[in-house]
Amino acid sequence: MQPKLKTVPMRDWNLGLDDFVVISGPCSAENEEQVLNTARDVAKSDKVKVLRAGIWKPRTRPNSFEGVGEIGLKWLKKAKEETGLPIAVEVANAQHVELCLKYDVDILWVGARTTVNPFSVQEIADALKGIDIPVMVKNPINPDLQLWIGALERINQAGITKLAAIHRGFSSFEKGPFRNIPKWELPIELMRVCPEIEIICDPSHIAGNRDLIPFISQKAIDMDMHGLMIESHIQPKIALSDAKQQVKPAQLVTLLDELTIRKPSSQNPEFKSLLDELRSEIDEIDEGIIQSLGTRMGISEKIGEYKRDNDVTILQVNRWDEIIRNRLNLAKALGLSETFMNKLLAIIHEESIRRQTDVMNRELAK
Ligand SMILES: O=C(O)C(=O)C[C@]1(C(=O)O)C=C[C@@H](O)C=C1
Repeated sequence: MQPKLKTVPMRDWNLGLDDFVVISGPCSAENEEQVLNTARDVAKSDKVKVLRAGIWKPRTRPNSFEGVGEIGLKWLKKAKEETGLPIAVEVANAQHVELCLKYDVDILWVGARTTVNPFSVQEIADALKGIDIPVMVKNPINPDLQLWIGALERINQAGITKLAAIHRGFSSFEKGPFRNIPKWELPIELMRVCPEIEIICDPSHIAGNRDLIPFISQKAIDMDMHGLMIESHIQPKIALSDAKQQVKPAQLVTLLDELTIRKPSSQNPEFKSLLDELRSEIDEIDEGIIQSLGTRMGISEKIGEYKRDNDVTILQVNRWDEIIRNRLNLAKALGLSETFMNKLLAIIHEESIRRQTDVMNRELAK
């Protein structure tokens, strides 16, 4: 079922936001001075439009810093009054929503550990009924697009139309350069099935370390995302949570200045006609690829019939190994990446095996 969300773009949230929004501030509010000083410094960049801070922190293990609670909202309110920046806070239950409303929080967000639980999301949605406040929903920690869409739908069905999504990456056992693997294909698919939802990227949580933040931020822009949420702290080294991924406000300013802002299209007629030409070439090539794949699968079925009639196994590992080595050599000569080619060959083989399994089963059913 194609989801249908009724949303208002961020530029119409009456918070002075544009089509591209930068949100910044500490991972956690720790004390009044830290909140105010960070807010003052990030406000110096005219690119930062919203101040964020964690008030309640969901932590993996008990006995670690779990946020300062209600008092942090007082500090944030003060920072808002002083800098004029709207404030954004994560909520995980109905009581959090109630307290945020009491302190005039401007934007709420649902965190990744909450999005995974429909009971919690529904509790938040119920607490929001009849209230006009913008809400952002982070992706669930596991790469489950339906769960992400489901959470957006629950909030939307409570009457919240000032709605956006946040891409913060996905938890994985694999050790790689990222704290949370980006899996860009998920937000891309969200854009495809819910074009009405704007997506902000959270490079801090994807990276897990400040050095990778510029790279991910640029990638998010190139993926046509609508903003960035980047954690900043006046003294990241002594931060009580996520010390490695926070940047100093001054670093944030440089980072933002160095990003190339790109737009989804261009009015340049030369660009447009060249793009049309190249796109029609791609259309033709894709048609050829699909036709060849259709022919290949037909041959695979025929092989399946011979195998069936001669009681031969579907999987022929030696032949498959020979194909991989041979195709990878060709791909390399053509400048195609090994990872791409391995993935492509694997899904072709999988489909070929599925088709031959069907052929075998058809015979069994007779
Ligand atoms: O060569 C075969 O025996 C096939 O069935 C074809 C094919 C393929 O799709 O290329 C499929 C399954 C085998 O594991 C090896 C190769």
